[in-house]
Amino acid sequence: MSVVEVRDVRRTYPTSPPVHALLGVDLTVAAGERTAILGQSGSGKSTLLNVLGLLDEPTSGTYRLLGEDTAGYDGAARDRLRSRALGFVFQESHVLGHRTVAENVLLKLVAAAVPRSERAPLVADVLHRVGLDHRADALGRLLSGGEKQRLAVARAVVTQPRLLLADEPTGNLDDGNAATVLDLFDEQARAGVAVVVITHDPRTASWADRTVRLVDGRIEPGVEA
Ligand SMILES: Nc1ncnc2c1ncn2[C@@H]1O[C@H](COP(=O)(O)OP(=O)(O)OP(=O)(O)O)[C@@H](O)[C@H]1O
Repeated sequence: MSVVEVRDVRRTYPTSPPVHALLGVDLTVAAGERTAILGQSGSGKSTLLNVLGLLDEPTSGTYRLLGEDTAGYDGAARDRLRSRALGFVFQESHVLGHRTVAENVLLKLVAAAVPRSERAPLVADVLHRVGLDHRADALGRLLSGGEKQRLAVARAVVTQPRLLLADEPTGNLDDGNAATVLDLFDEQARAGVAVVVITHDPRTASWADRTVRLVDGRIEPGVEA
């Protein structure tokens, strides 16, 4: 079973005039696959990522996540599936500056309704994996840019998602920190997580198993590797 199965997905924003941001996208992503989505500004990348992340609904077409057809899911059902199956990493890490590193991760587990007794070991394990165990008690705002992004990855993966979605996760990072973030994504992919990354960053595009290019709301034929 594929993690992601998108069939003929269209998304029109009902503005005046309407904007046809996605014009019939097909995309399948398997467990453990690393996919980079490329495309010029305005080509529909964020719109597609929002659909994949259950943050937005297609105007038409189908989106199956882990075999579940998400059409007709109400907000609560989408929230549950998102919390159970998805992890997000953005260019801006959205770290809570006034909370400690450990609290930043812990709050994700609380939001995902992970039982209290399981939380501390999960926090310790993920902070170790991203190399932030020694910073567990530091306030988020005191972290460097690279540390913040590693914390963002920790928060995204601590709930053990099946699909990891990232929007320009390495755009602001130097080579060393970009490589560290991509190594963490590799670890996820080896564990069977499907990783989908929007990027303009050649380092990240060449890291992926395949690249998909959006042009004016459509996947450009023939460039999938
Ligand atoms: N909420 C919205 N309402 C109306 N139009 C929107 C909305 N969000 C995006 N659009 C339009 O939809 C099209 C696709 O936008 P989208 O943000 O998906 O592109 P993108 O490839 O992610 O661009 P960028 O690389 O600049 O982030 C653009 O024409 C954009 O202006």
